[in-house]
Amino acid sequence: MNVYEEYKKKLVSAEEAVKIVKSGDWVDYSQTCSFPEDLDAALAARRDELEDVNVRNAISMKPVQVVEQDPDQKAFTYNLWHCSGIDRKYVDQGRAFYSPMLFRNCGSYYTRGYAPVNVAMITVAPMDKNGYFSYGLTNCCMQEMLDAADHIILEVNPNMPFVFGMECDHIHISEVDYVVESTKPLGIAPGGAPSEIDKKIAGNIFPYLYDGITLQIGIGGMPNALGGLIADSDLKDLGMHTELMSDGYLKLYQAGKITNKKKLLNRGKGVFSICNGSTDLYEFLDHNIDIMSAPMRYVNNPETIRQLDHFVSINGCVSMDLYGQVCSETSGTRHISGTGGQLDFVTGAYAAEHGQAFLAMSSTFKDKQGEVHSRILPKFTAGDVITTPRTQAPRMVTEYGVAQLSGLATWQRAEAIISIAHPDFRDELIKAAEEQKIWRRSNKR
Ligand SMILES: CC(=O)SCCNC(=O)CCNC(=O)[C@H](O)C(C)(C)COP(=O)(O)OP(=O)(O)OC[C@H]1O[C@@H](n2cnc3c(N)ncnc32)[C@H](O)[C@@H]1OP(=O)(O)O
Ligand SMILES: CCCC(=O)O
Repeated sequence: MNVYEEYKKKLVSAEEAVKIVKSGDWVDYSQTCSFPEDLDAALAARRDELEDVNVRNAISMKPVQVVEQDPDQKAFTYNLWHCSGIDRKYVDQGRAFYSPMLFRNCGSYYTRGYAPVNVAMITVAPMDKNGYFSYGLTNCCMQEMLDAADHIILEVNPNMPFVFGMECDHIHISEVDYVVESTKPLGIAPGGAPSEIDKKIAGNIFPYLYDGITLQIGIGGMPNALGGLIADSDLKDLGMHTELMSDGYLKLYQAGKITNKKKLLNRGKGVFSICNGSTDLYEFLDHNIDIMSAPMRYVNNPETIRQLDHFVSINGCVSMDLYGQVCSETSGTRHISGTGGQLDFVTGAYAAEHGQAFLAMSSTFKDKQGEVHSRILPKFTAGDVITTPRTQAPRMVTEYGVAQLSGLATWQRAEAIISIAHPDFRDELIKAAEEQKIWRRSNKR
């Protein structure tokens, strides 16, 4: 049987394919913008016949039907490695649950049997003449998840770009149980327009950048602002090595800033593990030989990052305390996102010879009642989860400046951290620091 005959034989409707799921099964979806939308809808339609089915995913970019169609969770429990804005709402409502993880270790949870998979449902690009399907936007922990799965269903989508990979970037028709076809648009996350504060934060980081560095930047307004600043600057010969490829990088490629020529590892290739952005970004990636996807266990491994020498990592956080502990995933016990790759990149950037890691946030946060709070807190007491411990705290950034914390004693840290707090909160932070015995009377601010 040739590959086209095999494809035809395995091609079924989504409704037919999901009949393979049994009560009690664990079902994994391909993560983020590779969401298998038609299979999810077909599985949700079986809510009255199934019970105790666990679905696992990360960073949902569209409403998830196994959650929407089963509000009382009679059939489905939705579990997440990392939360998007949509997921955050589900978690707020008690309809989804976060699984703590480090992205560099995520694949090992599958290979070590901690995360069982009965049925994997993944979105892929159309089959090539040799019978292979590219994983496209999501390399992540795909291979480990598929290796662990008893059954595999492909949702083939012509909108999914073909992406060249380092390894573990495709699957063959002979390895799958069923194929379904979908033409739904992929999820998009073009990233917000930068605010004035985002621009100031980006401006504070910019002097630390120089020709030839390799950059890891995340998603959102601040990375977009930084992308814009670099695109308009004289910087040149930058490299890309990032967990997440977002539109910030598209700007840099279009401005000719990224050549990957100075990278000591994967020279000449921009490396990413998941992509989350606009359709322009997805088109840019399609058959782009300059760019390569790689598994999270490689991209996020501090041992890999260490070899990149002039490596600069820039990520966001929610709040920090005067000891230099950083919370990036909760507000009190309210779950916001996840550890994701933050600690991986902070650790790896420190290990790189001239590496630098930045964690950025605005100095204040306005709650839904309009009240302004300092994101710099005297101490964490409300259940906030520590994403980056004080022993690893890197350069902290707000619109008021940059605080380098490595090697500083508690009083020096308190001084450095208060110097980047909003001026309206500095006096009360100093008072708290005094009470906590981490303030020297002679200190300046
Ligand atoms: C994406 C990458 O960078 S890849 C590798 C690194 N990974 C990480 O760093 C993971 C951890 N970091 C993150 O997830 C993000 O950087 C974040 C969540 C810290 C910031 O991302 P942003 O998109 O700028 O967050 P945003 O400002 O939209 O806030 C997200 C939510 O947190 C809430 N929030 C933010 N700060 C606070 C705060 N201090 N107190 C209470 N709630 C807060 C917001 O209200 C929002 O909730 P809502 O959706 O109900 O309105
Ligand atoms: C999409 C971002 C995942 C992470 O924070 O690591």
